[in-house]
Amino acid sequence: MRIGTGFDVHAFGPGRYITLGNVQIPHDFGFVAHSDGDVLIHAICDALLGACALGDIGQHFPPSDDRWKDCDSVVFLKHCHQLIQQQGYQIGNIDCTLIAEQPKIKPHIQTIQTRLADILELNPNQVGIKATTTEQLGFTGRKEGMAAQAVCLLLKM
Ligand SMILES: Nc1ccn([C@@H]2O[C@H](COP(=O)(O)O)[C@@H](O)[C@H]2O)c(=O)n1
Ligand SMILES: C[C@@]1(CO)OP(=O)(O)OP(=O)(O)OC[C@H]1O
Repeated sequence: MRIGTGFDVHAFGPGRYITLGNVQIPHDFGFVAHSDGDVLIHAICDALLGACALGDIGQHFPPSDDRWKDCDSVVFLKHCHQLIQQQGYQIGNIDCTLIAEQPKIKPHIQTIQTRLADILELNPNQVGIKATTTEQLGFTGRKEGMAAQAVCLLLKM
């Protein structure tokens, strides 16, 4: 059994939607990022990699590499999933927290849960997605960006 944690932040910038867990959510801003900026998937990738001591997403997909420019973060997630399977592990469960004042995540949680479960070939009840504000404190409170935390438990296959 292995446990991993991941954390990521992206700033808001010009745009009309953000992508979270491969779901496009309408917003007054987009994410500033090299890839599609899917902060939730990036945190999950780091949790999976961390659980197997395989480094972090930036080591596997360097922002200096043009191949990952505007890349769909599902590419990163599938690769990280394959790596942990090659180490002999499967996902027991994932639990995530999105930290932002805006946009409201609750209406999209079920869609995100189902999408991530499909991508990772899990039951939706193995993918916890939660959201919280920081009570208007800090960069998330000032609506400058969003943070995501993820924890995963891996089980030996
Ligand atoms: N961006 C967000 C932040 C929070 N929520 C939901 O609002 C509820 C209350 O949040 P607190 O900051 O008071 O913990 C909570 O149930 C969150 O799910 C949201 O939808 N989007
Ligand atoms: C995902 C990568 C891909 O180049 O870039 P960004 O989209 O900027 O996201 P970040 O969370 O900074 O992770 C680093 C990179 O691996």
